[in-house]
Amino acid sequence: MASGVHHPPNPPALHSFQSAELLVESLALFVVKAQKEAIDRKGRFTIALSGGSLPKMLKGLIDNPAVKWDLWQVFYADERVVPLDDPDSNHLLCSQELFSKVPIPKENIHAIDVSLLDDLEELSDAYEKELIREFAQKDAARFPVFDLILLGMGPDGHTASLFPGHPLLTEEDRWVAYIEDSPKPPPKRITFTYPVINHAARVAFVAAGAGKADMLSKVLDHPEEGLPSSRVRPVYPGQLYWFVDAQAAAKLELPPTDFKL
Ligand SMILES: O=C(O)[C@H](O)[C@@H](O)[C@H](O)[C@H](O)COP(=O)(O)O
Repeated sequence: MASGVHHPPNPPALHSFQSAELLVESLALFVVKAQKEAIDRKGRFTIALSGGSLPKMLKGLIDNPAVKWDLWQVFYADERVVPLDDPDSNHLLCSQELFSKVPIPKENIHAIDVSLLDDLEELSDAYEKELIREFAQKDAARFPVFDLILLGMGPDGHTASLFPGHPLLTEEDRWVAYIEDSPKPPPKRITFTYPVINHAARVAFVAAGAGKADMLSKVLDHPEEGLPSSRVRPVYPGQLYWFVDAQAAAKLELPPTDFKL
């Protein structure tokens, strides 16, 4: 992939839908298109997921014959440091909402190593090594280039486990970092850093509901405030997308762009 050093980032593509149902349908088409492009090019699809409402929003992928589950390699953009059967686990949530309902091979889903739950540093290093195994040599880059990273936005503008004012916002080297003091429980988490998120080929936020309207307007209309979600700006030629419903978009100044595949 070409270096983005001399090229400004692409402007975000904002796709707003009249209903959450239309958003779900369009998101599935979008993911399938990203999958097809990746598989046509290199025979596999690397994707990272988040928790919150996102896994449910991916239900358009269930019973979808266009999805080549055996060619997916799934990572978590952030994960709570809890056992995989704990109700706080993003892996559990994604399994309940999606993976238990589709024919994806278990070994294609990269969960945290639960033998390391007591040592955050070791745990995040191990997850970073898991990424290196998947990406090193193959994409031959200083940072992994995910085909797609899917994110949510919290009420304080956080994304993944990158929270406002946290020192992790300026991490430049690590691929995976840990935090012990998340303002939102549970306190212990690991998270992709910005260099990983911002080297992806595509990053898509998914945000629905009136509760997102004020924060969405801050994040998109006032990026200069530097909220964690505003700092997601994939380097060229990476592309940032926002998939939102009309309620979430209600207070935006930025006009939406047409959703065309
Ligand atoms: O870190 C967490 O504790 C949450 O998982 C959080 O990051 C969530 O993804 C966002 O708050 C968006 O949540 P919704 O998608 O549910 O609005």
